[in-house]
Amino acid sequence: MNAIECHRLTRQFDQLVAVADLDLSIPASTIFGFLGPNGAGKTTTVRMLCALIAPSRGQARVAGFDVQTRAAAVRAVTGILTETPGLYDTLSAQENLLFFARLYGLSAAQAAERAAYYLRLFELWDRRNDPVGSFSKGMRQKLAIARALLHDPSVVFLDEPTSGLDPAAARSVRDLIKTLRAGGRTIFLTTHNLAEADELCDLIGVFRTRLISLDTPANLRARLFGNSVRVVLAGPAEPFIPMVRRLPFVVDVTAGERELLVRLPNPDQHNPELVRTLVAAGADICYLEPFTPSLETIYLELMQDTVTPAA
Ligand SMILES: Nc1ncnc2c1ncn2[C@@H]1O[C@H](COP(=O)(O)OP(=O)(O)OP(=O)(O)O)[C@@H](O)[C@H]1O
Repeated sequence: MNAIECHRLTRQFDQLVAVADLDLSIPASTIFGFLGPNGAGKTTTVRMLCALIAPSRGQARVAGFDVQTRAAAVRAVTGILTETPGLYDTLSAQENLLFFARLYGLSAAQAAERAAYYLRLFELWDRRNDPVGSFSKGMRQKLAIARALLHDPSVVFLDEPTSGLDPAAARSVRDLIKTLRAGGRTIFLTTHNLAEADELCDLIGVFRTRLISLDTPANLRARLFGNSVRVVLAGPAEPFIPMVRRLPFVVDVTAGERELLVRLPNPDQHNPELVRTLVAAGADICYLEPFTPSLETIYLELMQDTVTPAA
């Protein structure tokens, strides 16, 4: 069973279509990265999947439960970290967790046990009696994630979980996300941090009102860039474009100031001739390397051809 399954999921706010015909299948124990520009409809999607707002059309099932007909069950199996987690500043860390655990319907004993478990896991145990108002941003974020996990949800929605955290705190949150997956949970990660998505995600959805692409990071790279090599030259690269383009095996070539990015089907077979051709034409080659585009490069490439949908 897929942890998340959507079919033509759509949400409209008056005339504005925020999410259009979203089809999505996310297996359990997956970290899914949901990428898209501001206003793309990511939060609206998450709110529908957590049964917080109703779809205008289409269906979605989370952990097997329909978000419209089984909204209470969906809320019981989902945990959500929003951009503005409402923690109570005047309550201590432990009091906050105990309060929310009781809201989730846990018994007093269960609440105490879970709160203690997460306070220890997030290294907040020593500060458990301090008011949350005195916490740093990283400590608050960890507490907010703990709050989202108290009722042991199988699907966890995290909106920008490491935003504003220092590198060490961000690392511990990323490690925690991997631990959650190892424990069989499905993580739906909304982020603008593409390096983070690249590191964590098994599956990436690029979204702007509609789903533009859904694939593993490796497949996205291969699909958009295939086998590419980067040739770094001592001087300007532009003059060499025409002759490289004429080589029969070259699929595509682009130039930076001092580098050529050449897409070809088989680098092992074709690189020697590429190098011979460039040297014969007078190019001073500093080095040549396989080109592995960053997720940021891929994302920008995918976004390039999409236009902002009309309101
Ligand atoms: N309750 C609402 N009423 C009217 N319009 C809304 C409502 N919620 C969201 N929208 C609109 O829907 C569109 C998508 O918003 P949404 O918050 O889902 O985007 P997002 O991808 O989460 O953006 P960001 O990355 O900036 O958080 C926006 O144009 C927004 O103004």
